[in-house]
Amino acid sequence: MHLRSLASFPGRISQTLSRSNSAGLLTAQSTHAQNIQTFTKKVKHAQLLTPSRSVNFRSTSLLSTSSHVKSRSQTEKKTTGVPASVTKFLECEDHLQLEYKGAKLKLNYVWLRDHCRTGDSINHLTQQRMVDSALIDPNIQPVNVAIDEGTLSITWPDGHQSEYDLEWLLSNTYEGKQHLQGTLEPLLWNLETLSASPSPSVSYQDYLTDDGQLSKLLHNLLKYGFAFVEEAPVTVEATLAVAERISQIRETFFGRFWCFTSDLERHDTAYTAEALGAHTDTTYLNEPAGVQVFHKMEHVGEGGDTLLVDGFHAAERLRQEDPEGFAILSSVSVPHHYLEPTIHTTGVGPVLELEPGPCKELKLIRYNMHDRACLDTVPMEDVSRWYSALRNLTRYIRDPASEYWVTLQPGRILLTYNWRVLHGRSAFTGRRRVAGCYLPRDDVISRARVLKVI
Ligand SMILES: C[N+](C)(C)CCCC[C@H](N)C(=O)O
Ligand SMILES: O=C(O)CCC(=O)C(=O)O
Ligand SMILES: [Fe+2]
Repeated sequence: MHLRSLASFPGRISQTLSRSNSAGLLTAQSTHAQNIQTFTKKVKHAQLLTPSRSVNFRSTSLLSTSSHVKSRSQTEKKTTGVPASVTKFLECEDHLQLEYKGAKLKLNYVWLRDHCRTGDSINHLTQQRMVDSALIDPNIQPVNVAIDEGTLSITWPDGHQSEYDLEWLLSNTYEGKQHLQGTLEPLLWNLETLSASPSPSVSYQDYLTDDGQLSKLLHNLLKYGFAFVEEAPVTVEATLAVAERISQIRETFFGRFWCFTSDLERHDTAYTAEALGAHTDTTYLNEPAGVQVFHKMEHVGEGGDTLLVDGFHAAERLRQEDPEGFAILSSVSVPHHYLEPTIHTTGVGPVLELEPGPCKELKLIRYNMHDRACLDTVPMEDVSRWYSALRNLTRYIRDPASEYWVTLQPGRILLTYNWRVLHGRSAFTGRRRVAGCYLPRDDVISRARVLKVI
């Protein structure tokens, strides 16, 4: 597919959606004659078939029209048991519509059977699905639906009873998620917003002994995309202890742990005294490292300060100011590589990777000028548009207002969330050694979840 069409992809999605909405509406109106039987089988009301009803149906939500005899009577029956946050529900041909806390949930029947929460559908010890999703009747419909005390109950044709907590439905469905606020909202920062925030630091001893301080560190790491552990012993062991308090280490071909200097021990600019522009690490791995730990062990000389830039802040500026550029960078995969005589890895992915859900939040930024491989994933006609998008993103990344410079004194350990925050360094003179390691993203997030940080 060419970039021109890729670039307009999000636009096309919404166009297609709105087109198919209106087309869907027209279809609903024009093919009512054929649909009448199946449609009304559940809705049980012929008035819906008039075009004006159909429009009403769509624009004001099915759930509030007086035509829904079944749902209305159900709701009325349950007035005492139904919390105010539930309005009504409606059984449609292939799905159930349900309003809960302002969210309009649309629950496909196969999905509902597949997500039954009772003990014979899900193993409550392993939390693993016992239902064989592929064997559910594709035309399954409930024989009874009821809502009581915040629980949706469904009886299926084979007599199986399913139950779903409405709160659970809210946080586990496509439509429900659009209404949810995460417990931890990342603070997308530039230098100004960051200066107004408290320093995201914990102290080494407390961090190692107190789970509250570990939680605070994870909170900082996910809110700001970086965090500090202060007053640590200037040793490899202490640095490892900080890392392993969170999760196991993500070993790469750099080893499990490293302590590097400007000796070109490895074939990488990091192993020189040169300046490094803001970048993310391990773009040449298909799953880039989640967290990077830095501990400057010593520096006798000038320069070598650390640069941090919030990649998501820069990307959101791009989304606002150059939506087409954002669409290109988030849809076109590009390769990165690491090359040494005995190593040749290639990681491929878009510069801006988005979460797959409805909200299109940023998931990860891959940004490394040095490690990008030959751009062979873009046809010539689209190359200049890709570079233009990269230039615009780079302008925001390199905006001095985005740059947070820190001098890492020995004893001050820095953790960066490498999927979001870019790091760099100024050129330096003299002897300088930095120790550190990577952590896997999934395990860091797991730790944060278990500690209820997110
Ligand atoms: C961190 N450590 C010194 C081991 C390696 C640095 C690797 C640098 C590489 N260009 C990248 O961006 O991933
Ligand atoms: O030398 C530094 O401070 C950082 C170098 C770097 O980018 C890295 O180790 O990933
Ligand atoms: Fe790096």
